[in-house]
Parts: sequence; structure tokens; C-alpha cells
Amino acid sequence: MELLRFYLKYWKKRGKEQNSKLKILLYFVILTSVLSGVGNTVLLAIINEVIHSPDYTQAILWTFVGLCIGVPVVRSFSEALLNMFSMRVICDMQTHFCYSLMATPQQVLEEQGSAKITPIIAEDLKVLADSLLAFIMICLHASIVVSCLAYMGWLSWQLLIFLLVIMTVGIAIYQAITMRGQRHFFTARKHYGRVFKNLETLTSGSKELKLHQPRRNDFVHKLFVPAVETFRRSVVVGNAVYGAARGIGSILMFVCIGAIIFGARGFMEVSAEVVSGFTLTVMFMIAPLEALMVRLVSMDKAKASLRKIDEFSAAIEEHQELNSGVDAEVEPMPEFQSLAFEDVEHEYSAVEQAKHNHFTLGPVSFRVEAGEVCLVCGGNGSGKTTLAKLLSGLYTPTAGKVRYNGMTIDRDNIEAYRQCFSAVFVDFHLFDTLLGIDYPEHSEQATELLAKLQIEHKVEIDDEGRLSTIDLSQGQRKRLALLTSILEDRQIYIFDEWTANQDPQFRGEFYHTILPMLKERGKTVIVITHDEKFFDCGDHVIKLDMGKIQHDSLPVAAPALVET
Ligand SMILES: Nc1ncnc2c1ncn2[C@@H]1O[C@H](COP(=O)(O)OP(=O)(O)OP(=O)(O)O)[C@@H](O)[C@H]1O
Repeated sequence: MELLRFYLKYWKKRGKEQNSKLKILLYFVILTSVLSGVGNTVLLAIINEVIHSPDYTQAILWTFVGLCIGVPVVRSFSEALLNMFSMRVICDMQTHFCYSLMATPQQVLEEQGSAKITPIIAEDLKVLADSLLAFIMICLHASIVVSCLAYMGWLSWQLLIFLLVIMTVGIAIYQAITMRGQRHFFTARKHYGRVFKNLETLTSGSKELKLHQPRRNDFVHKLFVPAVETFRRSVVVGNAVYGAARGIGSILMFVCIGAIIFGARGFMEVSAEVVSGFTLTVMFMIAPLEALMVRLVSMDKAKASLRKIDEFSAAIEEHQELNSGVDAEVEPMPEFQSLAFEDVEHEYSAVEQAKHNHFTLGPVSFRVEAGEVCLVCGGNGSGKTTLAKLLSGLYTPTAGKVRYNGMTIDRDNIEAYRQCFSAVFVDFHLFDTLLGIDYPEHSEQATELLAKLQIEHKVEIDDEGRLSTIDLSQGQRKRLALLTSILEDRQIYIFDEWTANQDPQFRGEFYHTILPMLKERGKTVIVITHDEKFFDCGDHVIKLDMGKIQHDSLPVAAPALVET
């Protein structure tokens, strides 16, 4: 039921036009599968008929031949359509998930973390889409079983009731066993998150692992192996339980055949034709019934994935920003004049606070005017990056007001506000293509910037805006990120410790060439920095300490700051 509710919800969310295409495909799948199921049952009836009355007509012979060829052809066609259908659904689900993530605030994404999000995209959505396929297959196998039961009812309804009683007992036993298997699948999914996190560590922490053998041993023996082992155990036990249930199911089918052949004749009158018809049909039903059981396993695995997706959706859905998703129409903000923080505070969520030490930024109040170069400094952990995320609208304040040209920033205009900024954070991501930038139009500027950033001998940009390489030193990668940022041509720039990986000569270039160039273009630049010797390059210096403004000075090097 949980799964059915999910499918219906998902179906409703899709557009009408998309649904009608998928519906046509689904109708074809159902039609071809029902045709092949009915064809099989007719074949069965013909076989039983001809065994008992050898004077068959030419029509029966040709129907038999036609069905022998037609049924497999239709079945193959049906399987191909089913494959198309399930791949369509997987793609749609992934795209839908991508849209939801784009509309989820940064803060919520950080709280969830990649260790939770990536397994959902990589695994759970696929499992869920497979379960939709399994659900359809279950319906189709069930239709074969129903047509077989109808045929048996036509042969002898008394014997059918006898058979149904035995089958009901069998299904009850099967259900009782599979409930245990389901529990193991839930445990397996819980451990998959840990396995995934460790896989990420394998690549992101490879240097640290290679350099330190005891750490490497501990990682493998205490984290990696226990996680994969627990995952393996749960999957193996879960599958074994289902295997046992399937075995018992098969035994029960033979019990049914035995009961028909040996038992039923003892207390009811049945002809040899009815007995052979029943036996043939029950044997024929074994394959779809087994397939049905296998599909039920994927449905149970999907329940574990669905739980994870539901938990994640619940965590992100209430925060979704409808105007900040993909293709959202954003009314641009008026030209920037001033930005003011009025008693702004920010507190990380309770979950995050539990992971890190308690930290609150603010209350902070300050003002930045258009065309200013504002330097933000302070010790490690004083809240500079948190402030940068608040400034750029990636975080929303828990108290206080952010005013743009005097206008309060709220849920309705925050997306337009974000579009005024371009930022290079410490943990920036470098795209290998200039996305969202009309490239041929900016090619001249890009060439100039490559020279200014002294990486023209390292990187070339083709007509499509593709960078020839991003496999560069960290300092060079940062220069490329700066180039992308400048090409974005936003009103306000934020550079978070951009100079940290630059050589002394290029640090000077940044403060004496790049910043003045941006200022000349009328841009406002907020630089987070520890470079005390360049404080005189700022029009305005703000010093943070333990989340509060310790010092806010207008122009140039305040001696107190240089000394600290
Ligand atoms: N996602 C988070 N959840 C909870 N607390 C966080 C989170 N990110 C940072 N913090 C806490 O907020 C405080 C300020 O962090 P922030 O990154 O803003 O400092 P910073 O001044 O930029 O430091 P640094 O100079 O070392 O980069 C830190 O004490 C940190 O523990």
C-alpha cells in the first residue's frame, strides 16, 4: 500500500503531457502481456483437449501452431516495452529529484550531506523504479494465475475450492516467512549509507590513507569491512529467507498436485480429463507464481528504499523554495546601492549543532556600499564563511534583517537577491564548462583574463566554453574559478580566502590588479582574508571574533588590526 501511494503521488506530480505518453506505453504493456497470458491458457486448454479427444480439427491444429509462434513473439514485444517503460520512469524520477534538490536551500542540503543524498540518487530511485516494474509484472502474472483459476473453475468448481483452501494455507505460511526477510532488507538499507560513506572516503581520503599504514588498516578493518560485512549479511539472510519461502511455495504446489491426483479422487467424483487438466494447469502456474514471488521480493526491498526517500523528502519538502528551482522566472533586483545587516543572527540547526560545537553568529550589524572593497577578517572559526553564506543569501538569518537598497530580503525575493552575487568559496566546485555564460560573446574577455591570471599557457577555452583541462594545481584551479566568477558579471563578489593557495607574487596581483579592476567596473567586492599586509587595499575592514563584530572600520589599515 505504501508503494502504491508513492506511485500515485509520483504520477500526479508529472505533467499531463508526459503522463499521456507514459500511459500509452503502459496500455501497450498491459495489452501485450494479457494477450500472452490468455494465449498461454488457451494453449493449455488445447493440449488438455487433444490429449483426451485425439479427433481434433484442422482449426485446432492451426490455432495451436499460431499460438506456439504468437505467444513467444508477443511476450518478447511485451518485455521490450516493459524495459522502455521502466527506464523512462527511472530517468523521470532522477530528473524530478534533481529539480527538488535545486529548489532546496543550501543549509538543508548541508544538513543532509552527500552521504545521505547520493545513495538515494544512485540506488534508491532505481530500486523504486524497478519496484514499479515489479508491481506491473505482479499484476500481469496475477492475471495469468486468475485465467488459469478460471479455466480450472470451468473444469470443476468443487475441485477448485479444494485447491484454493490448500493454496490459502500455503500463502499464509509464505507471508509469515517473508515478513522475517523484510526486516533484513530494512537493516541492509540502513547499512548501505555507511558503505557508501566509506566508498567516498576511499577516494577523497586516498592520500591520507596511503601515507599512514596504521590509519589505513584501521579504516579497512574497523570501518570498511564491518560495514560491507553487515550489509552483505543482511542481504544474504534476507534473500535466503525469501529463497526458503519460495522453496516452501514450490513444495506446496506439488502438495496441490498430489492432493488433486491422490486425495481429491477419494472424496469427490472427478473425471480423468479434469484431473489431468488441473495437474497441467497447476504445473503451468508454477512459473508465473514463482515469478510473482520473486517480484514480491523486489517490492519488499523497495519498501526499505521508500522509507529512506520519504525521510529525505520530509526533511527537504517543507523548505522547498518554489521560486528558486530550475527554469524559475526571476525578476532581477534593481541596481545595487547598499547592503545592510541589522542585528542579523544565524544559528545552525539542532542536528548540525549536535555534530559541531555550538556556534551562533551575531547579532551583527554593518553596511556595505556599492563600489566598496570590504575586507572581512578574524580567527579560525570566528564565523567568516558563515557570514559570507548569509551575505550571499545561501543561508537565511534566524533573526534580524538583511536589507538590499533598504528593501528587506525575504522568501519572495531571496532568489533574485542571490542572483546579484558571484562567489568563490573555500570548497568551490570548478565546472569544466562555462555554464550559464554566453561564451562566444565573452571569449575576448576570457582570453584577457587567462593572461591576467597567468594561466593562458595552461588552459584553453573552446567555442562551446569547454575548458581544455581542470587538472591543475589548487592555486591554478582557484584562478580558473575566479575567471568564471568574473565572467558571471554580477554586482557583488565574495571571495572566501581566495589568496590562501596563491604564491606571494600573485597575492599582490590579486589585491593590486584584480580588486582595482573590479572596483573600476563598479563592482562591490567582499574579501574574506587573513592577509594583514594588504588591509590597506580595502575601503572597509570588518573583524569578526567568536561570531560577533569586534571591529568595523572605514577606510584603510587600522593599526589595531594590523597588530593583531
Ligand atoms: N554546517 C555547520 N553546522 C554547524 N556548525 C558549523 C557548520 N559549519 C561551521 N560551523 C561552526 O561555525 C563556526 C564558524 O565557522 P566558519 O566556517 O564560519 O568559520 P571561519 O571564520 O570561516 O573559519 P576559518 O577561518 O577556519 O575558515 C565554527 O565554529 C564551526 O564549528
